[in-house]
Amino acid sequence: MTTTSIPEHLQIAFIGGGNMASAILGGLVRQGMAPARIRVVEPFAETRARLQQEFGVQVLEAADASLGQADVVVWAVKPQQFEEATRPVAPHTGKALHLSVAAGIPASALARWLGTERLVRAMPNTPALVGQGMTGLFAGAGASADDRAVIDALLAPTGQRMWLEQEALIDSLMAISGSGPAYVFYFIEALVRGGVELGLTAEQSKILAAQTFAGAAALVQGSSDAPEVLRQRVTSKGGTTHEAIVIMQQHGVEQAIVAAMHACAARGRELAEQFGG
Ligand SMILES: NC(=O)C1=CN([C@@H]2O[C@H](COP(=O)(O)OP(=O)(O)OC[C@H]3O[C@@H](n4cnc5c(N)ncnc54)[C@H](O)[C@@H]3O)[C@@H](O)[C@H]2O)C=CC1
Ligand SMILES: O=C(O)[C@@H]1CCC=N1
Repeated sequence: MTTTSIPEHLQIAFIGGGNMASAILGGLVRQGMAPARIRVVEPFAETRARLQQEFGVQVLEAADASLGQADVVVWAVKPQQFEEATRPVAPHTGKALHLSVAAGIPASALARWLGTERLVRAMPNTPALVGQGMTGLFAGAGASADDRAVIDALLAPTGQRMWLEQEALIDSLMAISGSGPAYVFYFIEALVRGGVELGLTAEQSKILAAQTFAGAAALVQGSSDAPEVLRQRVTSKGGTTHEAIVIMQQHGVEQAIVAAMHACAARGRELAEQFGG
């Protein structure tokens, strides 16, 4: 889908002002959206003060009738807080388009709590904080093509988007890109530990590891060759990389990653069942 611009007078309300909300609204403000068009409901005074200071958005301690002015409501609370958070908000936002970033809350539960099917489920990731995010999206039955275009435009400053036509695939996507940054950080932590054991400083190791991830990812994105081919190109016959890969294979690293992804997606399905999906 092509990215259209955000309608000029669009008003947005965020429910929850934590990491994900900051990533999305920070991108919008940096892109030039007037902060006065953004309201954030956030119960923690410290977080409200930070949002106001950093982005100049309007902050509310609790939902009130002013939320009725919002064309789009972005739900960025924890899954366990979600249903309770909808109670004071839903009476004001019947006409709005809703965007939920909560993991494991199915569209059916959102529709039940919000009283509308005009909604989109998103699965973002934390690199959205630096405009390098990857967000999966699934549109509810009441969301129009225009609604999808608005959501696409709102999320464009956070990075790339991928629309899925089957809701179940949101859990599969989460197992790669939603939770994936944690796998990458885990890998980097291990590289830093190994670097220190080999005599580098932790700082040197971190720089080397992060740039290696960024460079290798850029090669995958910029090349028509499969990752396997790119790997073979690094792995000289009788050379050093071969020794490293053999140890990873002996330790079942690939199997462990795939098993971890299955556990991640299964937890998403478990949460969905808990919320009546
Ligand atoms: N952190 C991540 O990597 C990802 C998170 N998500 C989803 O994003 C959602 C938010 O996650 P984070 O931003 O990381 O959490 P967070 O804890 O940073 O932010 C949640 C915010 O909601 C506020 N809050 C709590 N109860 C509220 C209520 N009744 N009304 C309004 N605000 C309320 C909290 O004070 C907090 O500031 C979660 O549902 C999570 O599943 C999705 C993809 C990736
Ligand atoms: O761990 C979680 O539940 C959330 C969803 C994807 C990333 N973080």
